[in-house]
Amino acid sequence: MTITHAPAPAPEVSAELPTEAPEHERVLITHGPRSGLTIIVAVHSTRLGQALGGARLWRYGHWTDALADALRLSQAMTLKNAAAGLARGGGKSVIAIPAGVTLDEARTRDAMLDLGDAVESLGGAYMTAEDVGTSAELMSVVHERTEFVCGLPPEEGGVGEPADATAAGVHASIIATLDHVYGSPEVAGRHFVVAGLGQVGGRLARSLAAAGARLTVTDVADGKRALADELGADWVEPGDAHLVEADVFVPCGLGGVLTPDVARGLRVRAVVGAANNQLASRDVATMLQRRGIVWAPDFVVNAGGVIYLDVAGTPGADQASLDARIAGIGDTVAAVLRSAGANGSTPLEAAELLARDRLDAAR
Ligand SMILES: NC(=O)c1ccc[n+]([C@@H]2O[C@H](COP(=O)([O-])OP(=O)(O)OC[C@H]3O[C@@H](n4cnc5c(N)ncnc54)[C@H](O)[C@@H]3O)[C@@H](O)[C@H]2O)c1
Repeated sequence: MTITHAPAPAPEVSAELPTEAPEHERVLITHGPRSGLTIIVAVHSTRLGQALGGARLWRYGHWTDALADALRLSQAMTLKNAAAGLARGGGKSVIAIPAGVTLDEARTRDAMLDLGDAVESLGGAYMTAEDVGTSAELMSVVHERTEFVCGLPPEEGGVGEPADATAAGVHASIIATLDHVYGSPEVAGRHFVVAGLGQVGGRLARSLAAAGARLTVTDVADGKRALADELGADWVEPGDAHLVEADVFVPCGLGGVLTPDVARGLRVRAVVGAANNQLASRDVATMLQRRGIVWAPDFVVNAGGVIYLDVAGTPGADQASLDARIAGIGDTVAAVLRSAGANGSTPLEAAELLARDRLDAAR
């Protein structure tokens, strides 16, 4: 499809938008009638099945930043769902909170109703769920307007939030990466820098600490120092986290964290984290490889959440098969790193190849 957007004076547009999005099947940009907020639903691919991806409620300088985010994130969901072996396509929705606006409860609810209408208008091409800025409770508001939503609260018959599964998948990926790098999967005694102690990062910091890891942690929210104290972890300021000498850097905040500067400054053997779209640009994957730093591709590592939403929502699903699927993320990471090593490619290229093979097989 082609996105047509009028040229605007440069200072007003801060995101680099493609003039065409030929790979996206559908992109809906709408002005929520109740909330007055810009809502974008990007369906990248339904080749493997209904597109599945969360709804992000986030602050953007300009609505085109939100559009660029939705285009990138939905594309990554296609790769993530394919690499995870799900019969799901890739999509994402983004609700843009303009600079200087704070949403109260009523307007947040309106935004979710608007999102529900937008999702419903796509007739089932896309299923939404919680993501950064949204929650199981907010998904139950979306559910007032559409059936195409998952991750509803358990008391409403839903499967709840997927952060436990995501954190478990990242933990499995860390073990696989340690084995690849050091020839031993042992977490105990290894030093991890966890950047971002939210839903996933907080759980992961706990599971790593329980496994005997040494932790240095950070968050832009100072209140997270309490968790650092509880776990006996060292605290570092967010801007210095990548400079800590350690075994593994674990980005669990927002995307774009691996800039060329960060890649040059890292003093670890591996990067394995939950954050989506960690690479600020593709060439960072090559920079990391040249520095001998193993990057486990984010869209493989953090697939626990979608696997959970897909598998737990299927009638008859049991915990054992779900656990096996989550643990399988570690096997996929190991296979991707092996294949990258054997072919001299970056782990990014190896993971994309795995996903593309599955997409091609579905043609
Ligand atoms: N929740 C899931 O199941 C899930 C699934 C797949 C991917 N992810 C991705 O993992 C990341 C974390 O998700 P979450 O659900 O834990 O989100 P969250 O909002 O609960 O937590 C993010 C945390 O990171 C902190 N943070 C933001 N920028 C930071 C920075 N520059 N340095 C340090 N800390 C920073 C925030 O203050 C917050 O505490 C996101 O990129 C998300 O898209 C989450």
